[in-house]
Amino acid sequence: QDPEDSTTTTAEGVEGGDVASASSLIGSKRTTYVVVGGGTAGLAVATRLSEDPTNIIYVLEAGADGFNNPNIANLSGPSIQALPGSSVDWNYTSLPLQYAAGQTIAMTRGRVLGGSSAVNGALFTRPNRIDLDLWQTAFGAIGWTWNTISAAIKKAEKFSTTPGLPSIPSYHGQSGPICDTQRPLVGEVWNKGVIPAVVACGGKESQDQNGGDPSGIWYAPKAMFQNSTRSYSANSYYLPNAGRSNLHVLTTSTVSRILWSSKKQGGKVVATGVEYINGSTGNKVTLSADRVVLSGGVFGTPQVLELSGVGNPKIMNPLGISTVVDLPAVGENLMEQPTARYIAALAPGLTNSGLQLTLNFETPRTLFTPSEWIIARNLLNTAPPGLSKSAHNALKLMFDSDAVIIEFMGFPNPSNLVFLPILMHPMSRGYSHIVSADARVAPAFDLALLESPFDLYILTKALARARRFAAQSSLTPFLASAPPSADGGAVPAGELAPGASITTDAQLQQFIKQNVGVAYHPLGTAALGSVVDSTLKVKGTSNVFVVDGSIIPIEPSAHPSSIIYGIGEMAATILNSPFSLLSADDTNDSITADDQ
Ligand SMILES: Cc1cc2nc3c(=O)[nH]c(=O)nc-3n(C[C@H](O)[C@H](O)[C@H](O)COP(=O)(O)OP(=O)(O)OC[C@H]3O[C@@H](n4cnc5c(N)ncnc54)[C@H](O)[C@@H]3O)c2cc1C
Repeated sequence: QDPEDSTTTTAEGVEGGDVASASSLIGSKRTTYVVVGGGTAGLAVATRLSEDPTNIIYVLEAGADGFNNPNIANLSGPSIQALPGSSVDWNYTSLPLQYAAGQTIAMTRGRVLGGSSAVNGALFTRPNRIDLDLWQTAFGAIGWTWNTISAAIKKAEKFSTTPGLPSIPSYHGQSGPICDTQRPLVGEVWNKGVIPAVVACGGKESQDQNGGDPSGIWYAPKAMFQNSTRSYSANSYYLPNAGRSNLHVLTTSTVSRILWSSKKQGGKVVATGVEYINGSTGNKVTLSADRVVLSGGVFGTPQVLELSGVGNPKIMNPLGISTVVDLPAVGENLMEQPTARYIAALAPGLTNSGLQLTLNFETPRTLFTPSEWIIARNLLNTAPPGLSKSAHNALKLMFDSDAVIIEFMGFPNPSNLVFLPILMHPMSRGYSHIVSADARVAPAFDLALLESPFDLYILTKALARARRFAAQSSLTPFLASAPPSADGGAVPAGELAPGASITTDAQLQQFIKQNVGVAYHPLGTAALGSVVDSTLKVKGTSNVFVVDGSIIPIEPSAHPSSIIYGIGEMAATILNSPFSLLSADDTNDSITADDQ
């Protein structure tokens, strides 16, 4: 399906009759879209747009289709672990972490049809209600609220209940493309060991975490079919609709820049299409379009913007890229949820299925003692560099409303029990920027993990709490050797990490800095309010949009793929709406100092 290799050929005329007619229809009722990146949101928005036969959609994906890769379909632990570092991973590496012992992080991102939804852990969760309401109230994203985004997630979701496990079906979508379900209970470590331990420590059981309050412990669903294979954007949005004559997906096609008209429209630059590199030949090909939709993900989207002259002149100009739109917020506001790790050996003979796990979300009031709460709240007052005033205010509002702040992911690996504390709303902010005008050179990114003392403090308290879970008597029969006491003070004997020698807060902090991990949830580099307006249009442009996780202005208390599918769904509605809606935000198209 690849267009011809030629530096001058446009896609019109290279794929047969229907495509040949596309150019002649531009300017009439038809709208031609180029979607840059066939990932999680990219295939969702492309497929939805293709429901309207007057739309013609091209998806350009840098990776291959991946449909023959058994490790993508299979969600067992060994298959998931085989994906990072393989040919379907961009194999990004972070800059050294200045506040975490100088280590670097291998940041897996899917380079394959389906993007990161093809390589992720497939958890399908929703955040606090306030997390999404703040998109509108704190970041000015008109129309982006819990109500609208969760309705869009429902449109993406087809949830199946699992006998014997609690769930509230009305919280879920029943007829969307992405199938999700809870894994049937295997063994007794969760219901007789982990859940009672969490409850004994003051936690609670949840009936379903998807109604706007995720607090409590529950068996979270995964995006998978009933046979436990992965349901993701490539096989659930795109494949069933691959036969549509107006939907064209080109793989191994890496977009190198947006092409611009020499004339502006209403003072804004106008994209005429994109240039991409054909992976088989290395040739550059141009493709014209009425609208360009960037869905390259948190690193790919700011990269394409900067390669196209949209971003900070100080970053682009030294690389020989002229400024098209001066928009320094591009690539800033990079957020990632840092993790610590608690590991205890399971009793001999016990193993766990890699598919099942529990998520326990806790709020400041359950995580902290009253005096710890005050310390944490005070630490929240000092903003690290890169944190906008809007984001700072949003973080305080989340904390003060006692919205969940930490997730303990309980999972097997397979002879140990792991509690992974994940900090939901980090204060620290990094960046991702190009270092070359060549699209094949990876951007450089700083995750800035633990730059904020607030982030480190919460993780430290969470790691201590994970240790208390393991010390509870309900877990005694399941762990390698009995903990010495259940009073929360002692180190359980089966503990492998952090280990018996690490007991004080200072030691725990040091351990976290040296062993910090990530949730693989980087977001925010083309955020709503600062890079895109409420219609997802890039500021200063008239027809370039961003539809992926980079628009998310603040880390949600969730695994973000469900929200990103929701963004794809909402984007299709916005893009298909009358022009008046798309121009509604233009009056807010200013770039404020706080946004930068
Ligand atoms: C290891 C791992 C585990 C995770 N676990 C979970 C989980 O359990 N639950 C959950 O909800 N989330 C999880 N996530 C996060 C979630 O998968 C991502 O946040 C989400 O899929 C990102 O969607 P996106 O549309 O923003 O980007 P992506 O899905 O990454 O899509 C971007 C696409 O653009 C393509 N692209 C980039 N640049 C170009 C270019 N120049 N030209 C052409 N194509 C380009 C990429 O190849 C990719 O296909 C995990 C992520 C990882 C990596």
